[in-house]
Amino acid sequence: MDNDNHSIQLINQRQQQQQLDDCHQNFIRSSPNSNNNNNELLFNKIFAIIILCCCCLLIHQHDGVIPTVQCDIFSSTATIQSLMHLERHLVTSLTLYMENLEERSNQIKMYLSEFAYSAGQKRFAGTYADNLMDNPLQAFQLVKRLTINWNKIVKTVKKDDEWQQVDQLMNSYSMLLPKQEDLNGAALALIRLQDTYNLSLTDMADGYIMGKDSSIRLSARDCLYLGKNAFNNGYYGHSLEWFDEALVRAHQEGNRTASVDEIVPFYQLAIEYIDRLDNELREQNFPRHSDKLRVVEGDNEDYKRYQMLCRGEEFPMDKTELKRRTSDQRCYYSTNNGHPYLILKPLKVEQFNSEPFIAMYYDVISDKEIEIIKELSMPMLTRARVLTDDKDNEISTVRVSQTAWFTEANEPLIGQLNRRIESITGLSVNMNKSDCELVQIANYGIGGHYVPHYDYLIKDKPENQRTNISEKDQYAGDRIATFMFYLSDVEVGGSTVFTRLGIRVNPVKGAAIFWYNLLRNGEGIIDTIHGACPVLIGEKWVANYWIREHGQIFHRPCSLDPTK
Ligand SMILES: O=C(O)CCC(=O)C(=O)O
Ligand SMILES: [Fe+2]
Repeated sequence: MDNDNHSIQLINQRQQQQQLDDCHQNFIRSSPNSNNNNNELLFNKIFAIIILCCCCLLIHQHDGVIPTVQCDIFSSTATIQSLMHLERHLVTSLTLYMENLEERSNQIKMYLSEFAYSAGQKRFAGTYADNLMDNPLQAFQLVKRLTINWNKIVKTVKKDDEWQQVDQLMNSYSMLLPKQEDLNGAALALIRLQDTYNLSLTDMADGYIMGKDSSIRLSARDCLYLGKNAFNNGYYGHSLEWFDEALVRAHQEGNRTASVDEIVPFYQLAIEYIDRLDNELREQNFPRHSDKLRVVEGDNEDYKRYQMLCRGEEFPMDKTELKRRTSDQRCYYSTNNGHPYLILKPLKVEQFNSEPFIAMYYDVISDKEIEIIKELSMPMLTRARVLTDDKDNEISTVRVSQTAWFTEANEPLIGQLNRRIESITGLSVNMNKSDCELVQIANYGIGGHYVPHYDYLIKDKPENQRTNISEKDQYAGDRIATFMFYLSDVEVGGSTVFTRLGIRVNPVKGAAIFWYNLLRNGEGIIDTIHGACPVLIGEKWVANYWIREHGQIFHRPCSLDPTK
């Protein structure tokens, strides 16, 4: 069942990703009067489903995450920051270029007006002008225009240093420049945030996020774009809301950024499309036809609980479960049975759950160490991908963040952290012996998130598919435990949530969360299903250690007891 759930989540993500790739071209580029628009959308959907079916075969197998070389923008606050700096430079360069353009046009204007003042006058036109050829004043003016004035024009028009500067600047940042899919991703992130945190669209467009005024306002044209984008991604309900907001703003702005006339046809088209879809679904007796008007990121129980927990809502739990959970929660100091590293500075532990053991350790990485790690990672961040069975890796909306990978060979600090983790967990994180994967540094950007998933890889597969395991995984074993440093606080959002256990952990800079993914008999613990809530305000940095099974044989001995 959990494997099924997991696949459904991934299938939904792929469906959305595919629609994103196929559909977003249509609505944004085409005019609302285009006859082919609806046909194209339907065609794209059918195409998306075919591709989706192929993807599903691959996805079912494996959900590890591996590093890549492709980069996109909206998934990392670090890149957004660089782009902000770039734009400042661009504005300065463009201002200089514009001044230069003005100078050019002034020189040309001067030439034309001097000509108009003297030789260009009506009364000098035609044969009469020929009679003036021997006029010394006329000759002087003519020669002056074609020497001084013309030379000035040549000098200013040829002098194009300012444009070269703009060109050079943009070329040097070409790797970082956002693409259409980045814009699409950033727009989808707004929808994700709106949905997960129940945000009012008008508040959001006015720059109010969870009651905080960010003093950023969306224009009518921004809202129009968001409406089109929502429509193309199957968020039909959202598209209507955005068009509505665009209309209100167009009125308020006096049609400055987008006119009412421009917006209305899109609005009408969306209403017609939704009505038709609604009727079709009603005829086919879909019990909850209105739900089908929208593509949701995952419509299973875990995703619903994930959203509730992200919003800070409690979900119903039976009394015994609630009692067990409450008695499990405690805070204490630990030296981990007198470990020499911890005797002088015992660990501050907040336990959330005893079985499976899930706990937070406070003050386990310093601000200085965090800065070093961030600085190292910044140039290496690339968009996180999901690994499929044929080792093909894909970008997916399941996981929106950017990652970089390190070993202690890259940086001595990683070695120090490894020793620290060993003293805290009692497990080996020797990367040379594959007791642990490389450290993964992750930076979540606008709406960055990770939907509910298990960290274990092999035990996620049905029994009959567990024979098809890579040599590396056979040697190292599955991910027995996860140790994750929080390298930042997050202003709003970004919690780590355990959807079956009802646990929400807010990131605390300098702390780390630890849990076991496997029982001592080696089976995966389904209660460890967890996700990262979308970042609403601020940024989120984490460092993930996925500790492998086989190297722990003497540190966490096996047991046949199925409850341990
Ligand atoms: O960032 C988080 O809170 C969780 C990340 C996570 O679960 C993962 O990377 O596997
Ligand atoms: Fe995880």
